[in-house]
Amino acid sequence: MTRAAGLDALASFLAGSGADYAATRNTDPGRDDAPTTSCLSPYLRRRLLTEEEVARAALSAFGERGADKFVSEVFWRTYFKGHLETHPETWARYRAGRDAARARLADEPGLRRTHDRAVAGETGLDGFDAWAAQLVEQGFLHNHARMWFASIWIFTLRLPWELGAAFFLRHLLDGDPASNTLSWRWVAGLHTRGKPYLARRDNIREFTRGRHDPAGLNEDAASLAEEIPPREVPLAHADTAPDGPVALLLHLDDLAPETLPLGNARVTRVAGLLTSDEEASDTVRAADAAAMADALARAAAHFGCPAEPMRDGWAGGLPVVTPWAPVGPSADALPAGCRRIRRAWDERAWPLSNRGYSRLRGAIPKVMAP
Ligand SMILES: Cc1cc2nc3c(=O)[nH]c(=O)nc-3n(C[C@H](O)[C@H](O)[C@H](O)COP(=O)(O)OP(=O)(O)OC[C@H]3O[C@@H](n4cnc5c(N)ncnc54)[C@H](O)[C@@H]3O)c2cc1C
Repeated sequence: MTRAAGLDALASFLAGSGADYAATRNTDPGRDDAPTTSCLSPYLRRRLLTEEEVARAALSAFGERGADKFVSEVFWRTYFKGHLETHPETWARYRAGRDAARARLADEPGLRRTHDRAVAGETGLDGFDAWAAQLVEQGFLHNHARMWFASIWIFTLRLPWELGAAFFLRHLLDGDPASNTLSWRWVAGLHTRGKPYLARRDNIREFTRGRHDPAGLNEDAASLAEEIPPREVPLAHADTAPDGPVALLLHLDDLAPETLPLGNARVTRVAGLLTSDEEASDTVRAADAAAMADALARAAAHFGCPAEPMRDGWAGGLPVVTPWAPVGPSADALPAGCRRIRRAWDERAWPLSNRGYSRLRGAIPKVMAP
């Protein structure tokens, strides 16, 4: 998990499936066939690649019309980030709901059996079991498979959505508090209230090229509901980097130190704060550690200064600057007193992400303006 590997993946996508992205992206080719999508999400999740650079690369490869769908999908990631920043309660509620659902598992043997079969891929539901296995083995699922899986989990197996979101977060190499939590809520009909996503047998058959044809799906379920949606809060203000020497603290939400808006700050030392999700699998932790090691090596070369894992006293009394850490484990672990700087991309897009996606979608040219 390095920036170089991410750039290779981007180059393959631009030279290959990228040209047909709009037409083929909904097809899940399965684990053994060539992907129909970019598979860049593990790099974007850690900002080994930035949203801005992949969107601009697609624009220059395919032009405005040819890149439109891909750029719009990249902006879904930006949107979910901004939405969680303006509705942080969603993350707290998810975690409380997950813990409450786990308590139910202990008390309700039927629910526990269904849950255990679901995560072991032993439900007997065609497709679902293969996706559960693929998730655990590869740490990745195609977007459509994620939608089908989540929908079947919620509406056919009638399992608490928070447990499914936790299962994803444990194993996905791109596991992300915003995209994961809000996508599960979207499938459940909680994000776009009253509009659930229902997995349909014929749709699965078509977009898996006939590999899966599951019988017995609940295709007529009602949305989940909550009395009060998570509260909106104003987007917190970012800091600017001070002029002169600073210490730069990197974390897993932004590992592209070369392009941070540092103004006239001069980075003289760098440290890495490695905080994986508390429930992440060993595979995800290893990817996190490799990504951090790569970023520290690049930062040392770029700034010409030492770059090491964070330890006590590393900053030597200098002001500590850090890329903005959105809601999640890095933000929770940041030491007090850091100056948190935000990229122009987020600064422009997040204030437009507090409601539905269409507002941000319409503002994409503005966000991308040089
Ligand atoms: C239930 C569920 C859970 C999900 N959990 C996560 C998660 O934890 N982390 C995560 O990064 N994505 C998540 N997604 C979104 C999406 O499935 C993945 O981003 C996408 O499949 C990654 O594959 P790709 O890089 O080939 O995407 P591409 O289709 O090539 O898209 C390019 C990039 O755009 C962004 N993107 C594309 N589709 C979406 C989308 N629907 N929502 C948000 N961003 C998108 C991703 O950063 C992606 O890498 C989830 C979707 C669902 C339905």
